[in-house]
Amino acid sequence: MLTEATMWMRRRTTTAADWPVEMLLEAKAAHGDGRISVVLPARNEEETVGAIVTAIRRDLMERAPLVDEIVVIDSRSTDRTAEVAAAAGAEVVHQDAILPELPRMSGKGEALWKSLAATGGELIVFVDADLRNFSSHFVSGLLGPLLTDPSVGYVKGCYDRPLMTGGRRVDGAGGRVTELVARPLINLHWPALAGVIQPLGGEYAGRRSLLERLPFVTGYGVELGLLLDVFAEAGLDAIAQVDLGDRVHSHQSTEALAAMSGQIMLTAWSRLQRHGRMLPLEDPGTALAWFSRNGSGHDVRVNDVGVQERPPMIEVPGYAGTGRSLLPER
Ligand SMILES: O=c1ccn([C@@H]2O[C@H](COP(=O)(O)OP(=O)(O)O[C@H]3O[C@H](CO)[C@@H](O)[C@H](O)[C@H]3O)[C@@H](O)[C@H]2O)c(=O)[nH]1
Ligand SMILES: O=C(O)[C@H](O)COP(=O)(O)O
Repeated sequence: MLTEATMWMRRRTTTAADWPVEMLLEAKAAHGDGRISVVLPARNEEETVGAIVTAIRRDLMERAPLVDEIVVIDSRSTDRTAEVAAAAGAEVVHQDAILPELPRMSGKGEALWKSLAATGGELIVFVDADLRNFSSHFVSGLLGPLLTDPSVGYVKGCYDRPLMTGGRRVDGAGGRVTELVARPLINLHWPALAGVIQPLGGEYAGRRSLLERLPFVTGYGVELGLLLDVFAEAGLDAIAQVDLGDRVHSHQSTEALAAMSGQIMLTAWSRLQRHGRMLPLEDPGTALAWFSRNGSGHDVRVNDVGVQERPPMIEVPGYAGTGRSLLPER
């Protein structure tokens, strides 16, 4: 592999076991007890969100005062996600209740961007709400490099990703968009980032002071956009990764993953252009056709995979380094 990426991996990769909670409590106290927020974006995750919130509350709030708040951003769920998360002890905020005066946008990236305006932590940890094997070392592991090294601004989790299919576990077969789209794009265009093992992983953490200066792609391009923008804004060494072991999540349909791939490609395209790595002759299309067999012919459904984006939160009027003041009365 490429030298810069290999050297970065050696310098900046640790494992969750390197960061025992007692060590992190000491580091947190030594740095003036800056607050820590955990954010779960959740759209119809009633099956899994409760266990994740319970584990974080029990291990990292009650047994050890590492985390200061857990906020579930309810991303227009139509199931009991909000009730289950609240019963487990999270603060639940509906995506549309945050900055309600802004035009509505959809997607995971929108939920994450809005979370900056609904939390008070100086460090923010994002965790997907569909994890089926969550353990609190996901959160403590991601906090390790941030609490102990001021030059680190952004920490990605990495893990093994099995594919669960028909009740069977196929090791190494999960993360299909990651392996077939995102990592090839990164290797070809941003080789310095080739050592980031899970660029699309939903478990990562960052300093508010960095995240609030970055635009957020509103859909599934958010992870790639943030990674590329952190790299452009803060440099390779501001990024670290922590091995969290094994990650099992709910798989989406192939059609949904195709749409996700379209968003990932358009996000890469936008950064190639913005960061001066490509001079486009024309804009890319945003329509993705999906075919399904119908008798002797095919039905076609067209998905719009165009990406929208929110500006850096620091530019939003009323935001003053913490989002709490922007929330409606609770
Ligand atoms: O409109 C949405 C869609 C999703 N989610 C939540 O976001 C998380 C991840 O979404 P999911 O649909 O499960 O994505 P994955 O298929 O798991 O996709 C992977 O790849 C995506 C693209 O980088 C990342 O956003 C994901 O975190 C990563 O797990 C889950 O908690 C969802 O409930 C929202 O909050 N709002
Ligand atoms: O991160 C990814 O590549 C997508 O979420 C797809 O993951 P899966 O192949 O494990 O469903």
